[in-house]
Parts: sequence; C-alpha cells; structure tokens
Amino acid sequence: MAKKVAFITGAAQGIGKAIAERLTKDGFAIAVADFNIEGAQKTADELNKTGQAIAVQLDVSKRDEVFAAVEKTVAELGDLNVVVNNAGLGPTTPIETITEEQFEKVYAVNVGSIYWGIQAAIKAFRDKGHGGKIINASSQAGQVGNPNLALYSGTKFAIRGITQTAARDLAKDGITVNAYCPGIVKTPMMMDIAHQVGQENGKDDEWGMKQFSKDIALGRLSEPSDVAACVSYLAGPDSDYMTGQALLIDGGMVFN
Ligand SMILES: NC(=O)C1=CN([C@@H]2O[C@H](COP(=O)(O)OP(=O)(O)OC[C@H]3O[C@@H](n4cnc5c(N)ncnc54)[C@H](O)[C@@H]3O)[C@@H](O)[C@H]2O)C=CC1
Ligand SMILES: CC(=O)C(C)=O
Repeated sequence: MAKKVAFITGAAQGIGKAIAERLTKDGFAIAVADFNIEGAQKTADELNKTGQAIAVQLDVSKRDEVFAAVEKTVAELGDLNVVVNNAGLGPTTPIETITEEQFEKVYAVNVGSIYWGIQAAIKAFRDKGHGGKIINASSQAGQVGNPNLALYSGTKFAIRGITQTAARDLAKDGITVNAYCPGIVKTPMMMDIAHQVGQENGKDDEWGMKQFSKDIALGRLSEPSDVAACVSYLAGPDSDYMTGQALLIDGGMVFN
C-alpha cells in the first residue's frame, strides 16, 4: 500500500522536527517545509535513514509559496493526507511596545499561514479525490492570556477560532481540522522568550523559563516529543471522529 503523506511546516527544528520524526515512525512520507532550507534538508536527511522525506522551502506567510510547496510535495511524494501548520513566531511584546510592523509580521506568519495552509490542503485533497486531516499549532497562550505576549497570544486565540470554523466548513469534504496547544516546550523559540523575560528583569534564562513553568502540575517542562505524540494521534485514524478541537498538551497548566 502507498505511504500516507504528511506536510509539516517549521519542521527544520523544535516541535515541527519532533512531529516529522514521530510521523515517520508512524509510517508517513514527510515533506519537511521550512524557511530555513539548510535545516529542513538536514532533518530530511536524518528521516531518510529510516523513512522517506523531502525538504521544501517556503515562507508560510506567502500564499503562493505555501501552494507551491504543497504542489511540490504531491508531485514528489505522490499524495497528501495530513497538513500540520506548525511554523510560528513567538516574540515577547509588552503591550505598549507593539508596532504596526510587528503586528503585520507576526499575524502574517502565525495566522496567515493557517489560512494558506488550509486552502492549499483543501485543493490538494480535492485534486486527489479524498479527505484529509489539517492540524494547526495553537498554544496554552491561545487558551489564557500570557503576560507580555499580547501579540503572540492574540494569534494563538485566532488559530483556535479558525480551526473551529474550518472544521464546520470542511466536514462535508471528509476533512477534519484540529489544533494542538503545547505548554512550555524546550525549543529554540521558548529559550528565546525565556532569555528576553530574564533580561528585562535583570535575571538569567533559567529564571525566565521558571516564570512560565512554575505552574505545571506534572512538574516538568515539555519535550518536543510530548507534543509530537499527541499530534501523532491527531494525524492517525484514532482521531477520525474528532474535529474542531484544541488539544491541550501542557502538563496541567490550564484547566478548561
Ligand atoms: N516552544 C513552545 O513552548 C511552544 C510553541 N508553540 C508553537 O509551536 C510551533 C513550533 O514552535 P517551536 O518549535 O517552539 O518554534 P521554533 O522557533 O523552535 O521553530 C520554528 C520553525 O519554524 C520556522 N519558521 C519560522 N517562520 C517561518 C516562516 N515564515 N516560513 C516558514 N518557516 C518558518 C523556523 O525556521 C523554525 O524552523 C509554533 O507555532 C509555536 O507558536 C506553542 C506552544 C508552546
Ligand atoms: C511560546 C508559547 O507558546 C508559550 C509561552 O506558551
């Protein structure tokens, strides 16, 4: 049987890379899609030792580039079954400091990517004559406002709204749309945020990380693989009767 194909943005490093590794173990062929093509190629080379992967360059905020990357994936890997809209930016932005330029950039990457990823997935699924699964990266910061992350939190709340709406719009086409909401994950993005928070308070990165992590019920930070395990569920058949949901993977920070 032909392999199922997953297209994952931001998969050169961090959570996206862990998702690519996990879905390779699950038997998917992977398109490692990232702005950073050297990093994406390195991830793809590692995945090709045990599975099948290609690297694709794109800027997720550009609609044409997202469509071209998805088309390249279908042309080279033969199909498309799962799209993970994972890439995002996480700047620390005290509310009174937010500029128009930051607003346009962060919303274009974090929210624009979700619209374009969904549209490109719909086209590819329809062209192939089947449904599929769309999985979007939100955050615990898309469930509760986090201090100094007004710009970022706003985008992650928006992603939950788009996920719910798209789930309703696309169910008739056999497409499910869900989101995942990680907590505090040990990736370059989170290290940058902790560094900035530490610096602003005259403290070190570890202190900055503690400001985000002190309320985790399970008592430890998240590994990227913790998130990838839940995305594996969203990408696989066990979640077929689930759509429009935002899965919290935060070790017990936010309780809804
Ligand atoms: N690290 C954390 O604690 C959490 C992360 N998240 C979300 O998970 C997702 C992944 O986060 P991390 O792995 O931590 O981030 P990261 O910063 O470590 O990695 C992000 C990847 O996305 C790529 N990327 C950034 N902008 C891009 C663009 N315009 N076009 C294409 N690729 C682009 C980068 O090159 C990088 O490879 C993000 O959406 C983030 O908001 C959510 C909750 C917590
Ligand atoms: C970066 C992020 O998503 C946080 C702090 O939840």
